[in-house]
Amino acid sequence: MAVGAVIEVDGLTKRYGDTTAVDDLTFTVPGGSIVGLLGANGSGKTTTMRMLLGLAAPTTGRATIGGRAYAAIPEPARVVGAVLDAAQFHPGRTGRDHLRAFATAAGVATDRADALLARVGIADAGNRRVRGYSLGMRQRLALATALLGDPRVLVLDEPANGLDPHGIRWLRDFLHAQRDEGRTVLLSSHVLAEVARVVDHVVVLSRGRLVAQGDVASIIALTGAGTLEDAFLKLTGDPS
Ligand SMILES: Nc1ncnc2c1ncn2[C@@H]1O[C@H](COP(=O)(O)OP(=O)(O)OP(=O)(O)O)[C@@H](O)[C@H]1O
Repeated sequence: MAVGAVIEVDGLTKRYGDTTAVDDLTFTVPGGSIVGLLGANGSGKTTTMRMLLGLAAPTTGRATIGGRAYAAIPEPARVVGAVLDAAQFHPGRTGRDHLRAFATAAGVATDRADALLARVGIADAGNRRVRGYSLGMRQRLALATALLGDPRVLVLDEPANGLDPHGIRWLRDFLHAQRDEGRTVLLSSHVLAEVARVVDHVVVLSRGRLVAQGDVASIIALTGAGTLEDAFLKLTGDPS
């Protein structure tokens, strides 16, 4: 295991028939950092996260958290929390009942539901059914779900999706607080101006392949661009 690395992706490849979704991808996420996984639609971000979380099997290569493949982690909810699809809630359940049900399923304490609802800023909505939640509230509930086992690692696919400007700022402060508490975060996002304010490092994918990695300033310098967005467009071959 690389020194200080909490997440390690090593030669990771995933093929679906003729499609190579992830192509010989190697990167690490240092402990206590926030790393942004960036790429255009279909570049392999979600597939990479799914392999990291044991939801898809690599064709070749390895993805580990704390040196272990997800399936080999004894109590995974206590090690890693994930948000992959914030739309996946039972619509008839209240937010509080959702958290209790997931805590039971994950084998972790159910008594943190109210504290977690407060932590993500939706304490007042705990008794309301999820069908009445906005997309932004669902994102927050998904983040609370990810925190149920008090994990040291968070894997978040598009956590800013559906958040309004207040929500985006809240998410930035939330993520920095998670890092300050020592957690390690891997997130994907298309909101590049926001990514530049949140992350310590970025990993840029194009058609499943790594095209650049490093801190935001070095990625911008590498491309001679003025912003992370310009650098991203250059690196991923935007035709405009
Ligand atoms: N289960 C699957 N079966 C077949 N092809 C798949 C499957 N999952 C992903 N793919 C393909 O793999 C490629 C990468 O998809 P992936 O969802 O990982 O990209 P992404 O970077 O997360 O995209 P987006 O930003 O749109 O969410 C795409 O071409 C996609 O169509």
